[in-house]
Amino acid sequence: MTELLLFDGVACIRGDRLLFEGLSLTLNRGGALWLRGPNGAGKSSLIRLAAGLLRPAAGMVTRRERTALADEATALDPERPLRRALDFWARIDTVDGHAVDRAMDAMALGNLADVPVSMLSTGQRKRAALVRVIASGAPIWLLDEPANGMDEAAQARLVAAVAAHRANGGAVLLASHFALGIPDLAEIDMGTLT
Ligand SMILES: Nc1ncnc2c1ncn2[C@@H]1O[C@H](COP(=O)(O)OP(=O)(O)OP(=O)(O)O)[C@@H](O)[C@H]1O
Repeated sequence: MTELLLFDGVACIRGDRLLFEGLSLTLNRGGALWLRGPNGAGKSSLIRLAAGLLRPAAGMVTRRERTALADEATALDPERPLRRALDFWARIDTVDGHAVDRAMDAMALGNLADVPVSMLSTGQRKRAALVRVIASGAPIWLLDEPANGMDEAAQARLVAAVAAHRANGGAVLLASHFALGIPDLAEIDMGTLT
């Protein structure tokens, strides 16, 4: 199946505010879609709809494969050393330690394996959240401001990881204020929807 994620006529209401309605989109294997727009436009809300964490007020969201979400919450146990915190998720995602090794290499975090998550810097924590996504093996990546706090080298690693994932048949939904230099990127300007 080429289409991994579909929105059909989706409306989103947060609080008592209609953020958007009648939104349809398709994310195919190998595809990447950039959600852009000003603060409060609804980028994170759309990501949460895609993850199944929010219900659409109207319309339908269809996920044909597993999703992995990286948002502002790292979702890694702050008390555990980084590697053990990642291994917790690897068990849930039923992937082996090699997947975690490879993902840690991809984000250059191998040398921080024994450092408690709470002691990681902002950028390191962002990279750790991406390791969790990369290692998960989920075909659909949902990335909400993944590069916030990342230095240039880390951003380049993120772009390379996205390219490798797409080349492997995965797809990426990205909410960001910047295109990050990701090639061949479809986009939705959320600022124009309401
Ligand atoms: N739990 C909530 N309850 C009520 N309103 C909410 C809730 N979460 C977000 N909102 C509102 O929904 C709107 C869209 O928020 P959202 O986080 O999706 O925007 P965004 O485009 O990701 O913004 P930013 O660029 O600042 O991250 C905002 O007006 C926000 O106040």
